[in-house]
Amino acid sequence: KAIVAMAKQRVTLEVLSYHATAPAEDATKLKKAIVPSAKAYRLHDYRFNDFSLEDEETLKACLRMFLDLDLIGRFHIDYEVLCRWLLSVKKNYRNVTYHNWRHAFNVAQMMFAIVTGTQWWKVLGEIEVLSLIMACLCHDLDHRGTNNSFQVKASSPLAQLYTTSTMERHHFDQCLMILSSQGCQILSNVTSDEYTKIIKVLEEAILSTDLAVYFGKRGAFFQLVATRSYDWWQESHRELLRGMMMTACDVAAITKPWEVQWKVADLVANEFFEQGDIERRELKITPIDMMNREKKDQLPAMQVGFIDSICLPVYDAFSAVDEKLTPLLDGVHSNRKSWQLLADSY
Ligand SMILES: CCCOc1ccc(S(=O)(=O)N2CCN(C)CC2)cc1-c1nc(CC)cc(=O)[nH]1
Ligand SMILES: [Zn+2]
Repeated sequence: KAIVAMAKQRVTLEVLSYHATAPAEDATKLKKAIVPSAKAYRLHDYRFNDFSLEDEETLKACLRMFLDLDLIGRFHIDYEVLCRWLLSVKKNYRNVTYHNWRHAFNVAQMMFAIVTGTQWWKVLGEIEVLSLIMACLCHDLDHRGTNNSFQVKASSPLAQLYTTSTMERHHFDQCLMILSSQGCQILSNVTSDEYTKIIKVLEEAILSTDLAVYFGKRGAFFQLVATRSYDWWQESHRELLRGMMMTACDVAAITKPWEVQWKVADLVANEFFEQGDIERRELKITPIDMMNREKKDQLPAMQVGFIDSICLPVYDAFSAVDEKLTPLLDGVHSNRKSWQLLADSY
């Protein structure tokens, strides 16, 4: 009986993973495409935005990041498999207002810009750099546009599967499913030790995008930075740094020029309001202010609160660790002024 059940489960997984992967012909087409330079795509720019890029261009920009970080050569990644992996990752993002492929792509670009701008790729090493870029692209896979507390309130299957960091554990699970799917196994040529390390860093990095995890760990990181007692050759310090880098990249829209920040905040707000509408209509509960479209006028003040409580501390610490990251901190200060002006004008 158990054997039959396991066989059925295996078939289900294979069927699911078949539908999760992109068509082989799409990968064959992408593989033939000419990939512009990082300079042409402005991938090293902290002020980057994806607004002008077509979907195909975002995929070619990802190929450029893998190429320039020398990940394809170092890990013997089959180029067509990488194309199919990227297409499949993109396919497994839903068409939600904010937590879609474009968000994941922007987070990965910021990681690329930080790792190259600070030369931290030398400290982190190739395995951690590969894992961080993969983690950024996969960190919100299959997001439904609703947050962790909604999963519990709606008693969604995911809340029964994962009681803490519910969405983040699902994103990691989706990442593993794609990595083990036909034609998407970009890690098929690494050693078993490398594979184990990559999966460990991937899980830590994706889970660290849960703001609750960030709040739990940031104290220790800020302490290291304030006392200048960090030793990046110590694994526990590296793990802290990697987690903070994921948060810094995940909320990086707050550092962007005002036109970009305003547009992205509008997407975030509308996704939150859509969740609030579902909570009101289907769960018969009044949503929190952040998700209540009737409290829209409080948005600027909430952004100032978001900046002070979540964003400034991490970019403060990062610019203390490496002055090359000061442009990010400056961007947050500038947006804080703009949000404060709007908050005062109501
Ligand atoms: C833009 C619409 C309003 O957006 C917000 C409102 C409030 C807060 S909050 O820091 O007070 N806080 C966060 C933790 N929650 C548990 C309680 C509420 C954050 C945001 C916000 N979040 C993101 C990350 C997705 C991006 C962004 O731009 N803004
Ligand atoms: Zn995210």
